[in-house]
Amino acid sequence: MAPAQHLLNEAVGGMDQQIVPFVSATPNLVRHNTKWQEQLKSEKERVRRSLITGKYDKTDDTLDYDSIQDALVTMVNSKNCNINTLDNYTQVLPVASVTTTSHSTQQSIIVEYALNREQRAAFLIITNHLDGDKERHIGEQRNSGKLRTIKPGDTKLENQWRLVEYLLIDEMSMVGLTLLAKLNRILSATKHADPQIPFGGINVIFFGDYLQYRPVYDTPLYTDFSQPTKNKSGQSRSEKEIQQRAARSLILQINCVIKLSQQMRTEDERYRELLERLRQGDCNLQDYELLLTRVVGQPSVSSLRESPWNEAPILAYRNEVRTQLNNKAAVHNAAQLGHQLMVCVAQDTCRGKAIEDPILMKKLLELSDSKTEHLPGLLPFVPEMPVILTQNLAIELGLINGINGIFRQLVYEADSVSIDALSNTYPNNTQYVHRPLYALIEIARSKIECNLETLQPKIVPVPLMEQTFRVDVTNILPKKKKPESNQKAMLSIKRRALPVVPACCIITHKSQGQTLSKAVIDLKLPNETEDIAAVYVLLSRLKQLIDVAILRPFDYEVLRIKPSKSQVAEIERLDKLYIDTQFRFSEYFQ
Ligand SMILES: Nc1ncnc2c1ncn2[C@@H]1O[C@H](COP(=O)(O)OP(=O)(O)OP(=O)(O)O)[C@@H](O)[C@H]1O
Repeated sequence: MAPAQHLLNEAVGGMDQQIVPFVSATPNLVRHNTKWQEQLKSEKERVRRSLITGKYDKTDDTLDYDSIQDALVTMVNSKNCNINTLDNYTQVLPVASVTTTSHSTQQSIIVEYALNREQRAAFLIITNHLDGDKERHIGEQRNSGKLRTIKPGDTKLENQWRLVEYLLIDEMSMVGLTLLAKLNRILSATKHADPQIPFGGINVIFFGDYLQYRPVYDTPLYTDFSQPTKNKSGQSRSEKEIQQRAARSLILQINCVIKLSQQMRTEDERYRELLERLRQGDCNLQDYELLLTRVVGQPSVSSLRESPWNEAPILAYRNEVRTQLNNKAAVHNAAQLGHQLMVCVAQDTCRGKAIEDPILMKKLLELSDSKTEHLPGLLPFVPEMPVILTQNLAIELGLINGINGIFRQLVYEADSVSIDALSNTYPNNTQYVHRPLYALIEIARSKIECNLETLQPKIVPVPLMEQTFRVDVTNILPKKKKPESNQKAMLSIKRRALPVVPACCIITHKSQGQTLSKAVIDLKLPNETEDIAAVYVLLSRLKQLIDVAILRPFDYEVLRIKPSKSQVAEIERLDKLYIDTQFRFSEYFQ
């Protein structure tokens, strides 16, 4: 056996054995890479086929797989998506098209997932709509119309949406009106629909909680334009506001609402009551005292150095803090294990040329990954480090942006390592890997069923990815090259890097939607934070009080932050629609 091959086998041979953390690339490994890609491709096909054939049970009208494999749903997940990235469509699951869901299938799903009364009603409304019970959904305000048939030779985008009839949008609190308006315009155009038909005729199902995080750089869907604005009268509306109002009018057309009022995550009753009061900004002093028992240093959470807290993620409000804490954890853990720290360096180019200017190179590498389309400039690796994927690799296989994993190995070109310090953050003996090839990450929730060649189950090779971002370089230009007045000098940078970031510490926004088994949180809010989400999202990620450690003492006032007037007004409006919905679909609520 070739030495490097031997090393690989030994390294990934058993998770309990001591893992050799880093392997250099050899022709053998490159060959595996090609093999892995083929295997991953066939796994994707397997999942796609199972989605289609497994659910479509109308024998007389069976869909031809090949004719629909081009059909793709574009998921709008507010966490992955900002206004710019909506342009980069992420192709995901093929649409299984409308299936005939028999009564017994519905019932077995209800039982299997132990759906509560409201979940059950929502499930029945949606699945019966899939089966053709559409009349009750078409309210008076809703336009219905026949869509124009899409002819062969249509653009790629039109093909992608051709068979899409339903679009699920999760975390709607983070979706903004500008984004929704843009989505509406795109769907309307790709479906060649009458512009009056919302979303080009696609049925859109929103999920979310308006008391959770609001959109970043956009306006929440609950914004009420009927209130007088601060704009001076007579001032014409901006194009942006016109678009936002149009999107708001789409939201006002929603006429089927289910309120999932039962807290299913929290198992601890006392804690659940606390969270319910927190939603109103109405926690009492007993709630405050209860939470203070979870502050680090109290008998119940004596130290973060000890288990389980030394493995629990820390939730930070700011990206800079998150990155610093992750770097500190990597340096500390490498020292504990007696390893030299390894740091992957992103490959940045500008107009096809590598960046040679050392000042610019340093600036780019130090940019927060929140500004570089989530590809980190410097990525420290320590064996067994928790990580998060920051791009969608293969949605079918569950290899999606935000999924957690454990770093197992780095495969890189042996001659690409230097010890020239690129950052003061890391120790002097740090090895910088300039040409990583892929990281082997263990992803427990991956849907890959086969073992990839030579790899243990659930080990996924994560390759480099490419993204382009813009950066303001005004303040590093020599004086005579600086633009005049307030102009900015922007550069467009293409980056190739591993789409992975350490997850010892994650940003609070990233925790929305997750259930965490343990977490360390900070309730000392950044200045001027008056958003109830900053407290509610964090505390509601855990199943019980004893799963949370609070970094330091905090003010009682943070538990008294009230929902904003517009949040309350929208929730009340939805409550009324929920009453109508219960009336209209009364049989599903029994
Ligand atoms: N009917 C149910 N029976 C048992 N557990 C459930 C049920 N419904 C949800 N759960 C559990 O509750 C937790 C939260 O579920 P889920 O993530 O779907 O909620 P969510 O409404 O999206 O929450 P959030 O918006 O706060 O993130 C999960 O651990 C899930 O398994």
